[in-house]
Amino acid sequence: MGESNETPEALQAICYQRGSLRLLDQRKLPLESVYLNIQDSKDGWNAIRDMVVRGAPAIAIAAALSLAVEIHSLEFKGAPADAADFIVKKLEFLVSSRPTAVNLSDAATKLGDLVQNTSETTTEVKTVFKAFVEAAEAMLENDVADNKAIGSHGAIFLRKKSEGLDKLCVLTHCNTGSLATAGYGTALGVIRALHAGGYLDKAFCTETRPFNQAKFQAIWLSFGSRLTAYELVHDKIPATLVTDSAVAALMKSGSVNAVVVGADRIAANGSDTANKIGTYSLALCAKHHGVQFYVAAPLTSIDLSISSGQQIVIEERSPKELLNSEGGLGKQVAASGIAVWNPAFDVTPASLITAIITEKGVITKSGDDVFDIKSFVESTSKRLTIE
Ligand SMILES: CSC[C@H]1O[C@H](OP(=O)(O)O)[C@H](O)[C@@H]1O
Repeated sequence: MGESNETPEALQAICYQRGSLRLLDQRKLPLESVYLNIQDSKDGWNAIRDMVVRGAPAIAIAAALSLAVEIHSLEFKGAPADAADFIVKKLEFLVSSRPTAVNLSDAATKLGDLVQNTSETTTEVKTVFKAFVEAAEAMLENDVADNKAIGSHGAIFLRKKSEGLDKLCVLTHCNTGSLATAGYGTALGVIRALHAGGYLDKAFCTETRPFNQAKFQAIWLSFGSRLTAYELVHDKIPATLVTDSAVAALMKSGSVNAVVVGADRIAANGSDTANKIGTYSLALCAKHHGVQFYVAAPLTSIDLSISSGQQIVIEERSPKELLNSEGGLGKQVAASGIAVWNPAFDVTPASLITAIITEKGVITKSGDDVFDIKSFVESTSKRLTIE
């Protein structure tokens, strides 16, 4: 995948038109805005694994579109059923790029079912391929609308829960904005919606160590400081960057009214949510200081196939991300021989979560300390909007 010299609208992680996909290389932000040309699913796999593109929704969309580009001009020899099998195998390959976020495997399952069903109703391979490409494109188109709905539901709910406060100070972790989705963002979408309504005093964003995807400069940067700060400055949203280890002191000072984070996988029991490493400690701090703690995520982040967080595979990334500078690409900065434990995610129980904000409304807890996720998901098809 080569570099592309065109630079479209900033904050656009995914640039797609039928037959062409370019991904913003987020490892080089904020100092450089470079797009990589993605020719096929192998390029897509590499871009996800190397975190050129990251963020649960963006990963799923980028993977699907990388395969859409691959089959756009493919001369496929075989029957429709062979074409469907070809696509399913490519989707399985793409799912292997990163294990924790469920959005990619959820999309792969739905797209695989679609092409297999289509193959049973046509004699034309191109019909199977067309169905896949259109479904992949719909993922890109629908994501922004879903995120704006998350933002709106979240802003309304946080205001209701914060009566007496004209404006809120909201802390977020990692990057859940336009750079983690097709646009606008999930948790950062809630912050955008509060700001747009005049209800945000300021946002706090954590550095979100240790993954420092710096661009070959000596400064140590990470998702929060590099991506979320970049988005907040770009949107002129009042914001303050803090180290992950400053959060407890910040909450103790009374400066934080609420925390809103994203999710990579929400277990069906509604009590376990996987998100970027450090989320669990944020939730513990929030509980101790009586700060509201929200998870904002689309329904595609909910995994009804697992009953608890123990079944969530937590990605462990290279020790070099801690041992070396510049996201592991630079020189050694830690003592040789030291062991490293570098999980990219952790799991937060429902007992520490105030509510889960989705595009279909806000999931609140019943009497006990879990969310009735299954009933909410089953009922959302009937409900237009709730909060
Ligand atoms: C809307 S992004 C959700 C989620 O994905 C991020 O992980 P990564 O940047 O490693 O892909 C982070 O956990 C966000 O909260």
